[in-house]
Amino acid sequence: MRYAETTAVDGLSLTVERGTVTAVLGPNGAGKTTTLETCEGYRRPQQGSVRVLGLDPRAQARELLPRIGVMLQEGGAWSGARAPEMLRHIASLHAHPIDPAVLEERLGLAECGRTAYRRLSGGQKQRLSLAMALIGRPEVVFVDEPTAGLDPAARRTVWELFEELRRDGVTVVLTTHYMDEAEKLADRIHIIDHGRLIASGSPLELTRGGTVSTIRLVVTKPFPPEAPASLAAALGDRIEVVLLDELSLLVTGPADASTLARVSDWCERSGVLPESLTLGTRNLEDVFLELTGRGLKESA
Ligand SMILES: Nc1ncnc2c1ncn2[C@@H]1O[C@H](COP(=O)(O)OP(=O)(O)OP(=O)(O)O)[C@@H](O)[C@H]1O
Repeated sequence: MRYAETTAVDGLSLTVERGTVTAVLGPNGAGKTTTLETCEGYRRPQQGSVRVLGLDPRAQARELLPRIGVMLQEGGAWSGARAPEMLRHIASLHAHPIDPAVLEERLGLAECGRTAYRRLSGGQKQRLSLAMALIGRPEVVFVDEPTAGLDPAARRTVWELFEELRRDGVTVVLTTHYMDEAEKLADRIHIIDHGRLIASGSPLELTRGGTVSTIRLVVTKPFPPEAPASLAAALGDRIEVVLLDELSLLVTGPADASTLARVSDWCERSGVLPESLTLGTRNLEDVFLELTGRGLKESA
């Protein structure tokens, strides 16, 4: 998929199994939304093909649309409509919708009953959008950053909803910038960057089950450019040093007391003042940063 000079999706090939939750991760501009929009039938692939439930999302849209639910990154409701009106309208377009009152209750939409869509808070819009995607009892739901901007309680509710959908055999494809969300919800994660697939696996496979020990060094002033190479040289062959962002480094390998002492020595010799030096295991965020080479702060 190209937009003028930009190649947004570039030979991406992936399959999602029915009844699973799949998370598509990637830095800003990686091509996640374009990929989802192609699956939803909003965009026609310029090359390659896409099938959803065995159907072509554009040529067979009439058959496919009643069977999928879509939550866009933004928009999707009339600006003057109130949440209950919007939800009832979408329900009326489906053959066997969920009772709108049930979703209103679950997603806390009753509180915005009298407010026009354009005046809803960001989190209320998100919750309405999700309710609209689910109301038709879809077999597959595509949700683009479903919990962006939600408060912690609303986020938890959305997670519970996705877990219920999976139990009911619904296929969920979501994008997110929250690594804990992907780790908790997804059966399978696909990491994409520059429109290409760079890693796939279950959260356990990608993090190797949390068995890779690490030392995380966080500083208050940006590292000098030579810091990763200099620290790697000080620690020897079996240890890998990755710059996660300008203020944090991840040391992977036998992260024991001796390595910790050598990192600390290196800090002293290099005039680096650690804000924290923590032993742990490699999590999904570390894997993401290592693979994409871009800090989450930049990406989120
Ligand atoms: N309608 C458009 N016209 C021109 N360029 C576009 C358009 N939509 C997306 N792009 C470009 O295509 C690339 C992929 O964008 P896309 O929205 O698919 O990324 P994303 O991974 O969803 O990003 P984000 O995490 O920021 O939502 C980006 O470089 C973006 O600027």
